[in-house]
Amino acid sequence: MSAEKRILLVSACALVDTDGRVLISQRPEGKPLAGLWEFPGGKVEPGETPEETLIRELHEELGIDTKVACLAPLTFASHSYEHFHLLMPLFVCRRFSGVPTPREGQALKWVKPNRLREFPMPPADEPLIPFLIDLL
Ligand SMILES: Nc1nc2c([nH]c(=O)n2[C@H]2C[C@H](O)[C@@H](COP(=O)(O)OP(=O)(O)OP(=O)(O)O)O2)c(=O)[nH]1
Repeated sequence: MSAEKRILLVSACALVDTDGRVLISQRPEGKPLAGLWEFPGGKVEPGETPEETLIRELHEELGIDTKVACLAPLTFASHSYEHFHLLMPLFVCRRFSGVPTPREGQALKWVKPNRLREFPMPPADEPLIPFLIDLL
């Protein structure tokens, strides 16, 4: 029964550049959902707020730094996968220091929101795209 699935809290971020493009990252081989394009982020660890998770993950995955005041909540994904139910707040971040660089072997792309559908994304992400199109 779906009620027995645990909720997995993952925090994700749409980094936006000065041309209104959003950064997506390709999940590496060997991971679940490999090859799909996603928003940078990761699981919220015990004791972390979703904002703290993003600050940590953006540094670890992309080598950039930001702060809580630069993370604006936009919307969230709520999606049932086979073994868990994903709850994923999506923040928007326009202010960060450093140049996003793949630190975990992942491919990165800056994409206009109205072109995001050209890149296969996890099913949880598809309903998020219209929010980015409206915003940007
Ligand atoms: N970061 C991120 N994760 C997403 C998105 N969409 C989506 O369904 N997910 C899922 C994939 C994973 O099941 C989970 C994120 O977990 P993660 O990236 O921290 O962990 P992972 O599966 O790569 O495994 P690990 O690194 O913890 O070992 O959320 C998205 O846009 N960004």
